[in-house]
Amino acid sequence: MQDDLILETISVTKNFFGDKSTGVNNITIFVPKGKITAIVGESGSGKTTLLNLLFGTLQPDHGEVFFKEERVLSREHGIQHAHKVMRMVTQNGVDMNPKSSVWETVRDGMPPEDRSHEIKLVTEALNMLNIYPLRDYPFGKLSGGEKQRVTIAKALISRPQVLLLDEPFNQVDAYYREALQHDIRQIVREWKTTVVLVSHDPAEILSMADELIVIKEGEIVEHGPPDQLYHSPKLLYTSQILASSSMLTSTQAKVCGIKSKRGIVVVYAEHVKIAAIGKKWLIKMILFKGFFEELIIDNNDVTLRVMNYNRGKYKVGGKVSIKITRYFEFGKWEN
Ligand SMILES: Nc1ncnc2c1ncn2[C@@H]1O[C@H](COP(=O)(O)OP(=O)(O)OP(=O)(O)O)[C@@H](O)[C@H]1O
Repeated sequence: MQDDLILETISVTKNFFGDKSTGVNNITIFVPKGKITAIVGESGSGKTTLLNLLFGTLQPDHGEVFFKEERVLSREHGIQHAHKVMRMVTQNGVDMNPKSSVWETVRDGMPPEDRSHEIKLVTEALNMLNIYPLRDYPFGKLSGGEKQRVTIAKALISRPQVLLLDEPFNQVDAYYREALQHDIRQIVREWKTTVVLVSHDPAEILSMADELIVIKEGEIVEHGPPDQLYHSPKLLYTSQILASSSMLTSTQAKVCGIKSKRGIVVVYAEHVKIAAIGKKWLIKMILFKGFFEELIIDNNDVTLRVMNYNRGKYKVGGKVSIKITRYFEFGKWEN
């Protein structure tokens, strides 16, 4: 394995009950050391299965998993070095004792040799995740978002070499979500931790990940840096996962002034510019998105999403004209 890689799967397959439409098939991935790799894909595409194979909670039917040079078997075959230096944070923290306090829960994540530094290390971890004031609360009494933060603190206190995160922020409210994303990035930079992240949130994936792996029906269909996949998706599937967009048939594209030979045209909301108040496009809906808004506009044949930073300028029922600055074409059957 190359020095800059830490985890690798070679042609790994894991199906459930012998059914090839479940789990993952023939997956080869390379996880770079000290970076954030995000696994993205629609629900049921095999993301969690892949994470479990990396973590050793599942044994592949075929193929191999490597941590550095070490071939890793699942945990049921015995705990290996790789298992000791990896931590996984799942969506619900089900393996926590509901009666343990937040302090005890996080402390239990510490390796025995660090126990003499308990006060310093637990305080540091609780502060990092903004949960110090909750230190005496029982885990079971916390909200979903608080539980997620405690689970992450418990995973981080051992300074793992690899942190596997399965939808780690889905219950954290917007304010803490951003703070947490920032903190995780900081930890990756300072501690050189490797993170493998599963997420449904395009904003999260694009802002956090250094590398993306796109998975569909248990297979890898595309991979690369987020900006490359976002700006030049090879597949319709990837464009739909990463961006707020409108998908048009070639007939609908023609209405927008786009001649398409391939069959399907995808227009990102950010590539539709409102040129002027006009007649053709009716504003059907305005979705508040914080510092910007998304307009849903319609001209009877086509509905488009438009990103608008001029908040408050347009009203539902008003009419505008538009300019499409960029679009992507896909063949009908490629996905
Ligand atoms: N333990 C299991 N037993 C049977 N089938 C399973 C098991 N785990 C996963 N599967 C099936 O394998 C496929 C992939 O599941 P997986 O949980 O890996 O998908 P996912 O991409 O993580 O989905 P989601 O985004 O909804 O969490 C699904 O069809 C799922 O039903």
